[in-house]
Amino acid sequence: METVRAAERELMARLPEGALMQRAAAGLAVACAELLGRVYGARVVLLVGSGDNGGDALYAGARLARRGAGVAAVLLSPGRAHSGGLAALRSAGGRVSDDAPRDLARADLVVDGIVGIGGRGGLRPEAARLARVARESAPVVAVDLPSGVDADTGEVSGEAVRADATVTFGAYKPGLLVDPARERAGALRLVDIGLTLPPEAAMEALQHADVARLLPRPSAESDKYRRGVVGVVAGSARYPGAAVLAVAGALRGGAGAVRYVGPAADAVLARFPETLVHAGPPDKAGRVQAWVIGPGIGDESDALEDVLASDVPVLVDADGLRFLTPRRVRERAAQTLLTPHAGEAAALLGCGRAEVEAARLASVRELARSFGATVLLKGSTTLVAGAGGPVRVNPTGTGWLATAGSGDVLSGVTGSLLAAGLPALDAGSVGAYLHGLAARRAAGREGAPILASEVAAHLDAAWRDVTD
Ligand SMILES: NC(=O)C1=CN([C@@H]2O[C@H](COP(=O)(O)OP(=O)(O)OC[C@H]3O[C@@H](n4cnc5c(N)ncnc54)[C@H](O)[C@@H]3O)[C@@H](O)[C@H]2O)[C@@H](O)CC1
Ligand SMILES: Nc1ncnc2c1ncn2[C@@H]1O[C@H](COP(=O)(O)OP(=O)(O)O)[C@@H](O)[C@H]1O
Ligand SMILES: [K+]
Repeated sequence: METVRAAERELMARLPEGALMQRAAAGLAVACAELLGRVYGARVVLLVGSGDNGGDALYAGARLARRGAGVAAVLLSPGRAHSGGLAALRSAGGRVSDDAPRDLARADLVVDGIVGIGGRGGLRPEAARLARVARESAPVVAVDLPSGVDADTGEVSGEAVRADATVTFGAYKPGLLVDPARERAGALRLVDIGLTLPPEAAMEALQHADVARLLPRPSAESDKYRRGVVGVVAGSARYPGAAVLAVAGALRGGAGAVRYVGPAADAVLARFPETLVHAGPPDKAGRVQAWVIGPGIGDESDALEDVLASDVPVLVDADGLRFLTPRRVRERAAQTLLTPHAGEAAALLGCGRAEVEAARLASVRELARSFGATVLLKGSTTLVAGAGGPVRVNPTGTGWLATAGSGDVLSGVTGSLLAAGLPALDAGSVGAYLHGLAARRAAGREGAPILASEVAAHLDAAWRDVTD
């Protein structure tokens, strides 16, 4: 966020006063007009705070009023509203509301200009009350950010606006990408106001073209060993299904072969005869280029030590995470990738699950730092953090993935990418990307419940979507 603020300062210094706000307001007005369908005769209420965020709302309101909308501004701090914006609204035929509940009740659209990147903490009580009334009255468009969310972290302390759409300026802010704040933002729209941001941002999201570049492709000289062999230590007498699902993911992750090690070999082979299986400990299983360990293994901690002692990248998931210590992971020379969900991350950090969910970005960074590893934090917003540099946020997830066993598929596909030679940060973010796309494919356009095995079965379609 400091990057965005600095870029804004730099640009503002070069432009006539107010030029950036005019660009922001113009983009905002266009988005509002699209949401309204018909501007002439529509009733728009602006919730206006005391900063420039309110200024954006007022200037956009003026543009809508000029096109025939009835625009009323509810001023949260009447003496401190943006004076230029207020004058523009008035001269365009807009007015200041003297009865907010009445105007809100009749609104076709509410514009949330209470607070933007200058906000601190959740909404103050009066703003919170108005936001609740607005929510019940009409669709809400947030200016830059849903008011009350933390722009830098995606955290929400106290109340925040729940928007149907957010029009943001210059760059996506972490608060628009990371839950719990993301969930408040609705559909996102980015308005270009001419900012030039430095290449190194605090967060980044891969797109199809990035993933296509990173995906392993067989070359003329490839054979199954050169494409990478991924070893999978998963499943137990109690949870044989976890082995099947992790192998299903691994078979479609781009490695040349999958070697399964564990007590569920019969179940795995019955489903996937392509798998190489081994009944002994991992260190006797033959050469692999990466290990996946953890899904459904129960208390099998000897295998974990075997795998950690290897000199190849290791992905640790689920039960495997229970026996890890930062020190043991730091001792490794090869890369380690941890893939906890919020509950597992909380156990590793020694805090509660709710604390991780409320502060995903801080949690994933802290885990990566303390374990000296790459960490993929699963859940409503999947984040991948390395030792330093930007945190990657996965843009393809879907709530339909919240189904038993889908994490096992993710660890398989991601381990396969590690074996194919991707660095841990890329393997984690590409794995999550394909996994999310596969789930969307499986769920269909309208969305419907999916099975974890169907996510695995759609990985090839996701792969083609990305590379086509
Ligand atoms: N800086 C720039 O270059 C640009 C900024 N723009 C807009 O300006 C915004 C930032 O403006 P400001 O820096 O003036 O700050 P904001 O308008 O985001 O917020 C500051 C004001 O909100 C109040 N406030 C803070 N926390 C609050 C809370 N929890 N509840 C209620 N009120 C609270 C403060 O008292 C302060 O007056 C951006 O989000 C964007 O909308 C755009 O016009 C584009 C250009
Ligand atoms: N609300 C959600 N929105 C998007 N993805 C989710 C959500 N909840 C869970 N997921 C994803 O579903 C998968 C579940 O993995 P995990 O928690 O390990 O479950 P399991 O152990 O049953 O496989 C992860 O990829 C996670 O990111
Ligand atoms: K806002």
